[in-house]
Formats: sequence, structure tokens, C-alpha cells
Amino acid sequence: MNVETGIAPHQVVVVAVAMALRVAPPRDPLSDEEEGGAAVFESTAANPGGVAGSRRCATTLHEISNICAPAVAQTNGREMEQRKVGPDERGSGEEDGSTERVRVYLRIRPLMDVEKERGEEQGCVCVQDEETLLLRDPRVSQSVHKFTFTQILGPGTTQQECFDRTMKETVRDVLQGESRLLYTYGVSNSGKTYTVQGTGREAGLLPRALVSVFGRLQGRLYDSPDLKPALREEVRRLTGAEVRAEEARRDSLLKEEEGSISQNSRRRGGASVSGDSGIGGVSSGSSITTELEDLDSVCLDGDALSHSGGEGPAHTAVESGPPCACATIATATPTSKTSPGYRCAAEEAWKVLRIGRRNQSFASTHLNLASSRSHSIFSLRLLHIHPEGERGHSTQTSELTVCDLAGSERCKDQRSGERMKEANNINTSLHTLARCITALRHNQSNRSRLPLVVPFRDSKLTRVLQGFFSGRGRSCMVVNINPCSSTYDETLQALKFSAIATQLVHGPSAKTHVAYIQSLLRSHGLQTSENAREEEEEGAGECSQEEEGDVTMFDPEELICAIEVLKKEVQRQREEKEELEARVREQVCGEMMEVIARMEHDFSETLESERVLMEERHENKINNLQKSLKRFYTQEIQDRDEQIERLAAELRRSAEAGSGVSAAPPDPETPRLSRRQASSSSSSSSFSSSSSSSSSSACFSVAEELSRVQAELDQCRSELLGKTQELRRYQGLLSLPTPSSTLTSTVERKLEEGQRCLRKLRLDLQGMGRDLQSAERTCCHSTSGERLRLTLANADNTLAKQDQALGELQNSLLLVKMDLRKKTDRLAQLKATPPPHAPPTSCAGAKEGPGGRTRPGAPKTTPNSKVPTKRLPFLRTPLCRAH
Ligand SMILES: Nc1ncnc2c1ncn2[C@@H]1O[C@H](COP(=O)(O)OP(=O)(O)OP(=O)(O)O)[C@@H](O)[C@H]1O
Repeated sequence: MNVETGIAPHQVVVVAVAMALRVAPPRDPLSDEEEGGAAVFESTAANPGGVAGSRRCATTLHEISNICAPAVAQTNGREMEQRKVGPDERGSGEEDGSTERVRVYLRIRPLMDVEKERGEEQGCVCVQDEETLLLRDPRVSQSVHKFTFTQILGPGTTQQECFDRTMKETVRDVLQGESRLLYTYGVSNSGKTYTVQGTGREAGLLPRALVSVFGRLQGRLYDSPDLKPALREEVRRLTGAEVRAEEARRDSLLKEEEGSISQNSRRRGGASVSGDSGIGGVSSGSSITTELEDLDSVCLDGDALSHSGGEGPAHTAVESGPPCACATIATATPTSKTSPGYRCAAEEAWKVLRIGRRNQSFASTHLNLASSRSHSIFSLRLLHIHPEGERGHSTQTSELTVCDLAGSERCKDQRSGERMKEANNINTSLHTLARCITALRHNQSNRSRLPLVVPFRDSKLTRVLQGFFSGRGRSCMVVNINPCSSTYDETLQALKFSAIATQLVHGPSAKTHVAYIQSLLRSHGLQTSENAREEEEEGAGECSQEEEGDVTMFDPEELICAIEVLKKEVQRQREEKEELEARVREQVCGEMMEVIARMEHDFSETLESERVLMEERHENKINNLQKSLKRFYTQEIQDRDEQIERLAAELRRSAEAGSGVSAAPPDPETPRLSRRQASSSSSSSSFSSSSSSSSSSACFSVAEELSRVQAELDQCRSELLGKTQELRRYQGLLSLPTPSSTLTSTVERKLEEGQRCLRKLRLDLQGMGRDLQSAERTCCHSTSGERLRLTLANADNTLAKQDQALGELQNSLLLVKMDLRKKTDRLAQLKATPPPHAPPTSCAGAKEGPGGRTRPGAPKTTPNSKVPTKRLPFLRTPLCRAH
């Protein structure tokens, strides 16, 4: 107790929380940074009773944190249990905005032998008294957190004690028409499932609650299948046909469910079954009955409400209170008002419980060998039927929901991917629950501020439980922890969450927000009525927090004013939001433009560097290509020069050889040339793919042209040879004295023909020279063309020389002819004067030379033998070309 202020330290802490809430936006409720966390880490040792402290103090000094409800909520569970209020009283409390806090129990499970052996017992968890727990950090012994609960159930608490302290009152409320939720929360392996469901004869809260409910209802169950809930609070009576249809539908559903579950059981080898929960049964009626009887006997030990006694408080309450009867909505089997009806309804509920348990998914994790991998929710609804005329409402439903939440755990500790995914889902839904509770607490503690949206719709779990947090019923929480030092961090987080839950009060979340309206009116300079002011003052005097009132405390004018103000407020906020949106859009656009400009700049830089790189690459490629082309053409030119030289040499040789030209001797360079030609042909094939294929083909055409010219030259040479031989023959013939003038004229004719042929040959050679010149132009290589021209000039010279020789021959022939004429004249004179010995006139004389000797190799001719008229190929070729 802080003597100076007269306020308990925990009260001061809660005030600090409220202040923090005013300035801080809602944050992760499980993180150290959230509002509760800021309060939790107040160092009360350094400044007991101080309003604010710093984290620095908390780390340097002994860290003792307090979490407790403020003074108004000091009624703990026990006080509430002692203060047994009737339904009327409780109802009115809710109506006028109940201030009763949510009950939060803490259950600590005992350490197991294996955990003790592992050295988990390090005194982390220390129960100070029945309501206060100290949690010490095993790593930093000075760090201590203090939490206060409605009641702490220590490790030695039995299941029956647990039921008595937590569930008994809840069951009573449900039987009296209230809706109640009990849920467990905690780290994995902290004993949540054990608390809710129990094991074997150590039955948990849920089975005990069922036994208690049906025990109290014994003898008061109605035959119900002809009643069906239409809306939440309305029930409709079914016709006979509808009842039969309902029964048929239920039977088929039961069979389907039974089939699917037995299939699942077979598939999983009889292990736990997961799947959709629903109605249906898998166990025989006898086994259900046996279990129920077992449980009844268990409950009998400590529960005076068991059905067998029949004298329990429930029975009394029913008799003394308004006559009511209850039936479970799940009940389909026609029941009577006696024991069979109870048995059927209980069996049905028990069956559903068993199915739910089978459908719950369990798996082995690093923390727990049989860890729940899904939340499990069991709901029991009771329809209360009041005889008509006794009350305003003839029917009323109440609901008991017990929720065994899956344990929070660190995802990264999971070894398998599947477990990690499950842990992630579990944590997400638990986180949503925590966010909802934080938002609810914020709305309750800041009634004059705009309420936060409670994110019930963010998770299926919170959607199902939403009603209990928004005024349809009440919730109660059991926090389970284990005292293991290894799970200290997770335990601390769970306790922090429970600390937030302890500050919740029951009541509808969506109210008229009177305090908010008042603050609005005040802020707009409008006076509230005397009534409202008085109530406000009273409320402020009664409790430190602003309490929710009723709109009836305002005058109608005030309400109209408030509506106007609210309209303006809505308009203002809308404008504010639009402004904000425009600003955000502008900012986003600006940022986007910046990003785009940066990207553009980067792209252009990249483009430029790419361009430079490409240029360099292509320049290199062009250089390489140029070098290769240069090499290739140099080689080509060399080869051509060699070829021309060789041709020139051949021509020279043929010119030197004159008429006796023979086949050119093998050129010593020929092998090298053929080698080169071969390589060039192979290289040309490889080169053909390159861009210089046209040049290569031009070179080849020149080479072909050259070889053609060479062939023609060879032909000319051979024709010249033939001609020379022919001329020689003619010379031989001419040297012989031809007695007849016919012979002379024949020779003359032949000579003329020879001259004509020579002229044609000359023309032909000139044409060939022109061809060579055109080939040279095609080749575009002046050096080799010059040489070719020289060669042709040489060839021309040779031909001119041959021409000259022919001219000389012609002269000689003229002389011969004159000589022959003289001889002919002489012969005629001799004929006229016959000699004593006539000279032989046979043709044999033609074979003899001028000295009368026969010329070797001279053809045997008769004086009358004709010169063959057949044209030689030498003469034909030029003519053909001329055509
Ligand atoms: N009060 C207790 N007394 C004795 N044993 C307990 C108690 N609470 C829990 N246990 C044992 O501790 C083990 C873990 O309990 P349980 O499976 O209920 O944890 P859980 O919180 O439901 O875990 P999870 O969230 O992983 O499902 C079980 O073997 C259970 O029998």
C-alpha cells in the first residue's frame, strides 16, 4: 500500500495503463510493447506506487511487475462465489452496464518426473497467495513479474476442486437461462486438455459439467422434436410431417457421420480422429451408458447436484422459482418427463462429446506427446419453456460453451513442416483472440473516445465466441501454465494476455457511447442537461473510469443536438479522411514518380553502357574480319600471281619452242599451287558462309577463265604445231620441181589458205586477249592484270614473229614459184627438143630434195595426188567462235 497516496500500487499501475491507451494506438497484445506490457514492466521496487517508470529502471533494478484489476474490480472469484446473486439481480446489473470483471483463473500443473530430471524445476513459478503469482526469469533472477488472478489453482488441485471453483457457478447460471463460456488458454503442454476433458476417471470440467447439467434436469425434460429454434430466441412448433422429416434427416446424418468416422478410425489405426465435428455416434448405447454411470459416480462424491439424489439445489430452485422445464436442442429421441428422457438427452450429449473428442486432432510435438492441433469447442444449448401467461417470454435459450484452445507455441521450434503450419494457424487465431480482447478493453476503458473495431471476423474462433464478448453471455477464462523453466518466455506471454483479460468487464460492447456523446457535446460548447450532469458526476464519483450510461439521461433536444453534432463530426471525419487520402495519394504518386525517374535513369545508364560494350564488341569483330579478309585476299593474290607467272613462263617456253612446242614440263611450283588450291577450295567452303562469298566466287570465275584461256592457248599451240608441220610439208612439196601448172596452183591455193588461217588465228588470239582483259577487270587486281597484259603482249609478239616467219615463207614460196615456172619453162623447152635420155617424170621425184635426194619423212605423193581438203580443227575453232 502506498501510504502517501493511499492507493494500492496495482491501482496506480492500471491508471497508467489507461493513460497509455489514450496516446498509444492498439498494438500486438502479446508483445512487450503493448499497453499492458508497458504497465506490466513498471518497476514497483524502484518506485513503489509511482505512476510511471522506465524500462531502463526495469532492467537495472529488481523487476517486479504488477497486473491487477483496478479497485473497482477487486471482487475476486471467491467474493463473487460468496456473493451469489440471483438471476434478476444479475440481469439488472447487465442492463445498467455491469461492472463485474471477467473471471480469470490460473491453474498450475505439477512438474512431471521427466521434467524434474531435466532440471526444469528452477522456481520460476511462485504462488504468493491465492490470487497472486510471481514469475521469475530463470536467466535473470532479479526479473520478477507479478500477476493477479481471480483465483490460483495450484499443482495439487484435483479435478473436482477445479470444477467446484470454476465451473459450478457457470453450470448454475446456464440452468437459470444465462449463456456462459469457459475457455482455457496457455502454452502447449500446460494442461488445458487435461483441465477441460481430463483423463480416464480424472474427468475434466466438461464431462463434469454435463453430468451436473443433466443431473439437475432430471425429470424436467420435455419431449422436444416438435420444437425447432427459428431465431436465436424464438422457437417454432413443427407439424407432424415436419417432425418426421427432421427425424429422417437426423438419422441419415448420424449414419453418414458414423460411416465416415469408422472409416477414419480404420485409416488411422484407431488413433485420434480429426474431421468435421457434428452429430452422430460411434459407440454403442451400452458403452455410453457405462461411461455416464462411471462419471455420475465420480461426481456423486463431491457434487450434491447429481441426478441420483434428486434433492439438489437445482431441483429446489425449479420448484421455488417459476415453473420451467428444459430440453436439449440436440435431443431427437422422444423423451418423457421421467428418467428415460433424461437418459436419452444425456446420452445424446455424451455421444456428441465423444464424437467431438474423436474428431479433435492430436499429434506429437517437441513439447507434448499428445498435443491438440485444433481448438475444440463444445456447445450445449438449453431451451427453457415457460408455461404461457407466467412470464413475458414463453421460451428462452441458454448456452454452455466450453472451449479447449490449442496451445500457443513457437513455430520455429517445430521440427516438421506440417506441425509448423499448424502452430502458425493456432498462433494466428490466438493472436486474433488477443486483439479482440485488447480492443474490447480499450473500448471499455476509453468510453469517451471513438471505439475501436473489434476484429471478431478475423478468425473463425473469435467469430464463434463473439456473442460471449459482446453481451450475449459471459466468459470465464482458465489460464494454464506449467512450471518448466524452458517455457518461461511463452508462459510470460500467456500471463500477459491473461492480465489484459482480467481487466475486461462483462457487458455489451456496442452501446450508445453516452460518455462519447457527452464529450462531443462538451467539445462543441453545448451544455448537457442537469440530469445528465448529475449522473455523470455520480458515475465519476463511483468509479475511476467513465461508466456507460443510457441515452434516456439526455433531453430530446440534447439528443437532437448530439445527432447534429455527430453528423457534423461524421462530415468532418469524412473530409479529414478524404484529405488524408488525397495526401497519401499525392505522397504515393510522388514516391512512385521518384522511383520511376530513378528506374529510368538506371535504365538509361545501363543502356548506354550496353551500347558502348556492343560497339566495342562489334569493332573488335570488324577488325578481326578485316584481318581475315586481308589475309585471305593476300593469299589469293599471291596464288594468282603465281598462276600468272606460271602461265607466262609457259607462254614464253612455248614461244621459245616456236613451232616445236611440246607439253609444258611439270612446274616445280605446281604441287605447292595445287596444295594451295586444295586448301583454298576447302577454305572457300568454310569461307562461303562468310560475307566474302561473292569475292571468292569472282576469284573462282577468274581462275576458271584463266584455265579456259590456258586450254585454248594449248589448243592454239597444238594447232600451230600442226600448221607448222603442214607448212614444212608444203615447203618440201614446193622444193620439188612440179612439172604441172596444176601443182603450182594447188600449192598457191594452199598457201593462201594458210595465210588466211593465220590471220584468223591472229584475230582469235586478239579476242582471247580481250577476254583476258575483261577477266582482269573483274578481278580488279591491277598487278596481276598488268602481268596478264604483259603475257598477252608477249604472246602477240610471238604471233607477230610467227607471222613474220610466215611472210618470209611466203616470199620464199614466191621465189619457189618463180623457180618452178622457170623450171616448167625449161621443161617445156626440153620437151620441145627431146633429149637423148628422157628424165623421169614420176612422182617419186617429189620425194627428193632440191639436190635430188629424198627428204626424210616426206610424204609419198603422186603428181596427181590431191592435197586433203579436210579442214583442220585449227581452222574450225576460230570460225566457230566467230559465229
Ligand atoms: N493438473 C495436472 N495434474 C496432473 N497431470 C497433468 C495436469 N495437467 C496436465 N497434466 C499432464 O500434462 C500433460 C500435458 O497436458 P495437456 O495435454 O492437457 O496439455 P495441453 O495444454 O492441452 O497441451 P496442448 O496445447 O499441446 O494440447 C498430460 O500428460 C497431462 O496428463
